[in-house]
Amino acid sequence: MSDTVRIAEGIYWIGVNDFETNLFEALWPLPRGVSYNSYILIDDKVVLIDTVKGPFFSDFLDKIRSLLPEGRKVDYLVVNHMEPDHSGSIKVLREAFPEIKIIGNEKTKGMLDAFYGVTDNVVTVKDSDELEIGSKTLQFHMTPMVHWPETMMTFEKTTGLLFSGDAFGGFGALNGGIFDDEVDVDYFEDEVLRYFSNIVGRYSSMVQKAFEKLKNVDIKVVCATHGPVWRKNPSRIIELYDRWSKEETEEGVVLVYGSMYGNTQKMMEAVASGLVKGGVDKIRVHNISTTHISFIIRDIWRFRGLVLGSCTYNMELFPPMKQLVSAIENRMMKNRKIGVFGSYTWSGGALKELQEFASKSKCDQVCPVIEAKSCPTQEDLEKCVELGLNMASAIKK
Ligand SMILES: Cc1cc2nc3c(=O)[nH]c(=O)nc-3n(C[C@H](O)[C@H](O)[C@H](O)COP(=O)(O)O)c2cc1C
Repeated sequence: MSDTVRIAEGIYWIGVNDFETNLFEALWPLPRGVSYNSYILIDDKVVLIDTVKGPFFSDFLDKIRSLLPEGRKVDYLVVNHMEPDHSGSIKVLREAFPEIKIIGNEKTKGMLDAFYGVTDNVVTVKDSDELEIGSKTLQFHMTPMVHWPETMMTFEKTTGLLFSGDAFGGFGALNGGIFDDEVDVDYFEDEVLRYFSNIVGRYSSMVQKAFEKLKNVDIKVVCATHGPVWRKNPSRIIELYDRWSKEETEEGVVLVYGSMYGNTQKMMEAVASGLVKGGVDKIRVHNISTTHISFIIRDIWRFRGLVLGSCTYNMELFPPMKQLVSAIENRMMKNRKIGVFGSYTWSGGALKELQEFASKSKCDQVCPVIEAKSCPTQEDLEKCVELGLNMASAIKK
């Protein structure tokens, strides 16, 4: 979107859409693109909230200039988050507005120096500090590790706008509209969960601490650095974030399998039929070789049941399954029901690793554990159905 969008009197969205980057953080696919949201407040002082990724600076600067009368400068830049998709324009922004003061916290200050060699005109703020900019007042809330150590949020008191940084944000470029009442929120919600589960989820306890801190803040609009601006129903995204960060899961099962020649796949299909017999209709099946793990992690975060099945590869777990297991461990997921099965032809290895993972995890294991030698026998498949049935009753509350 090339336009600026008015959010409230004197407050505008001046973000940009990125349809060019294939992998966010060089890891996460962006089939629907992504937006980098920045905001400008024009009052007695002119304040920017976060910037955009470096390559989009020219468009960003045009937007700022289109809103400011000739000769009017930008007084402040508030840096809620230093990740370069938001801070990448700081150096060039200072060239365009040499007197600009940068507002951040002590940790931001260190990162401004480390990333960009910026040490002058930096103003540090602490929890609950306020800055009057005319008719409006900004209040700063430190929310460390949501999702970096320096992350903070900025609240504008007269309008109730919360500039929340990456929190409540998600993948997906903004296609024509920026507000939750203008876009299909279901379309964006999936991508907010994919963003949350892969990028922020590991820091769920810090998200909960941030909620505790913000509990008396009267949030009327949520303005995140990615995805829609939630003005009609901010509580929808706030409640989802609250649930996700408490790891409250829905009734459903994710089945992930790694199979080179179809034998392990047959076992997965038998587990799925057991689930259906047990009354589960929310089943998400993923072939680990063809689905990017970010989509799998998203579904695992959402649903209560997880079944992993893998063939053995060079004495070990099938390599992409190893990657998934390590990603789950890294996110310290808990409160789920886990089932495992595996296959091998001579030494075995895959199932052993899956069992180790399941017993180390803070999740309840569902039986039976099944290991097939090459092609699963009828007995193996019956046990797989049994696993599906047991999982179906385990996930019911
Ligand atoms: C490249 C390759 C490496 C394998 N390495 C092992 C191994 O180290 N130990 C073992 O018991 N089976 C090994 N297998 C056999 C498979 O794990 C076994 O046949 C399994 O049932 C295949 O399941 P799938 O049909 O789902 O791919 C290997 C198979 C292949 C193709």
